[in-house]
Formats: sequence, C-alpha cells, structure tokens
Amino acid sequence: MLKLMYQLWAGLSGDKLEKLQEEEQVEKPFIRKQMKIRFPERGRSGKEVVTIKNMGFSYEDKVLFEKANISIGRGEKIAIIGPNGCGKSTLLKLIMGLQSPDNGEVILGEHNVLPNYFEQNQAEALDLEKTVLDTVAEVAEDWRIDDIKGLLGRCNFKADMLDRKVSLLSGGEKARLAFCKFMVTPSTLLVLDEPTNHLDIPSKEMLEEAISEYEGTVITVSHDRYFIKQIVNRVLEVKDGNLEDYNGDYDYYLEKNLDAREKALEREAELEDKSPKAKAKSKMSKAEREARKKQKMQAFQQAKQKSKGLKNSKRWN
Ligand SMILES: Nc1ncnc2c1ncn2[C@@H]1O[C@H](COP(=O)(O)OP(=O)(O)OP(=O)(O)O)[C@@H](O)[C@H]1O
Repeated sequence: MLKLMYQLWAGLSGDKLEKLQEEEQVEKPFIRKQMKIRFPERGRSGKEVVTIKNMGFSYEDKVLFEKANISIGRGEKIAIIGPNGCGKSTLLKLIMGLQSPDNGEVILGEHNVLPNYFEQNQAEALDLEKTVLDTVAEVAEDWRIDDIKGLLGRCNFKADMLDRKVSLLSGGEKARLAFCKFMVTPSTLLVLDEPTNHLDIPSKEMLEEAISEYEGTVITVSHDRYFIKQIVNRVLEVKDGNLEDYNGDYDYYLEKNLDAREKALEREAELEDKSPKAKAKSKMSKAEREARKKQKMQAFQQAKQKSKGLKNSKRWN
C-alpha cells in the first residue's frame, strides 16, 4: 500500500497530484526530518587561541612535561594523543587553568576566547535535584524549548523522561544528559576529554556533525580513532615530555609516524580476526589467514624500509 502511494507520488506531478491530495486519495509520504544540532557560538575569538611556552609540569616525582611549546590558532581542530598516563588530560586541565605549570606559560588568547570544557567525569557534576529538561534548559541561551526536547530526543531521552529527576537516572543516562548540557553551552573554544565515552552511535554522529560545522577551535583527547579521523586537522602527540606537532589529519599523522601506523595495522588485523562476521564469511583456513596477515606485515615492513631509505637519501642531499 505504502509502496503504491510512493509510486503515485513519484509518477504524478503538479495539479493532478495536488488535486488527488485535496481529495485525500493520496497521502504525503512521511519524510523524517533529522534535527541539526550545532554548538552555539558566541562571536569569534581572536586569531591566537592557546599559546604554550616552555611549559614544565610534574605530579610529585612524575614529570609529564619538560619544555612543551605550541601555538593553537582560531578554527583549528586538534587531537591530543599519546599512551595512557602520558598527561593528555592534564594538558587540558593546564589549558583550562585548573592546573598551573611549574615552569613556562600557558596562555589563553585575550580576545573572546570562551572555552566550553567537557571533563571525563562531567556526569558527576550534575545537580541531582533537577529534572532532565531543566538541566539542559537552564544553560541553553536562545534555544526554543522544542529544540531542546529535540536534542534530548536525539540523545534517546523519550518524552516521559523529561520530567524525571537526575537522581533517578542510570550512569549512562547521566552521561548522555551531561553531554546534552555541554552541547547547548555557548563558546568559541571546545575542550573535550574523551567526549565519545558512553555515547551511542547516533549521539556520536551528532557530535561529529556539530564539530564539523563549528567555526571555533576544538581541542580533544580521544582514544576513539574513528572519531578523531572524522574531525581533526592537526594532531599533537605527547611524547617524552614534549608535544610533537603533526600539521595534518589523522591519516597524515599515520603516514608520518611509522610506529603508529604499524600499531594501527596490527589492530586492524586483530579486529579482522575477532570479527564474527569476518569469520563466518571467510572461507579461508586459519593457516591461510595467518599467511595473509604475514603478507600484510611484510608489505608494511618493505614500505617502512623504503621510506627509511628515502629519508636517508634526503638527508644526504
Ligand atoms: N592529581 C594527581 N596527582 C598525582 N598524580 C596524578 C594526578 N592526576 C593524574 N596523575 C597522574 O599523572 C599521569 C598523567 O595523568 P593523565 O590523566 O593526564 O594521563 P592521560 O594521558 O590523560 O591518561 P589516559 O589516557 O589513561 O586517560 C598519570 O600517571 C596519573 O596517574
């Protein structure tokens, strides 16, 4: 029936269709409108957003930064990466002024740099006595109530949950609510610490889309490589107490950083092996799969050797 209606819809045009609609012989097809969510921006910041000069920072005897230097400009979308415990979250706290450097300086630009910080434990800071809707509505400036409800809906809060007290929400629901609150706060700089943790796929997509449209500056720590790949145009790696600067997207970083690329390939191969779909579909025996994996690694090693050769040849020129 529905199919027939669509055929009619496609096959008829102009007056005839309208006439049929008026006579209610043809229904308009239901087109689901996906509400676009954008981070509210409060004007534009100056060109210089964050400057780090010869910064040193330690927790007791654990040295995290020695002499880090970096300059972040308006509109850049930056991922901070590095192994667990290297100091990524601490770097965000230093940028936010929640920690002070032992040496050197961390300076936020003077002109209209308005940060919106998403901490890892954001959900713990929610007021338990407020309702779901009030939690978001109170920080949202210039948002229509229907749009706030739309945002909450996209984050899987059904209509009957809007008046529920935060104290009655599960951990995951609190995390999604904290995320909605973050999404409506005006800013010119987003500082994100693992923003995709606890988010379902539609919310992650919404975040990626909102970041792509955001004209301000974004600095994010994330282990979610897919997320990083989608959004960033510069990568900062925390390494040996310093910040290594890769002025390109995540693929550029992998291209330049052979160790990271090797790890990425290993992870890919592991995932391929673990995937039940791949297992079911694959007619290859275990030995064949192993051989294929080996082949891939060999090809990679050859590329690595070649690139080393090129690097060295450049060095002699
Ligand atoms: N308040 C603190 N006092 C003492 N040590 C701390 C404190 N906060 C963090 N650390 C330690 O400093 C190091 C860096 O912590 P940080 O959270 O910045 O790392 P990270 O790179 O973000 O780690 P992860 O990827 O695991 O989240 C860790 O070894 C951590 O245990």
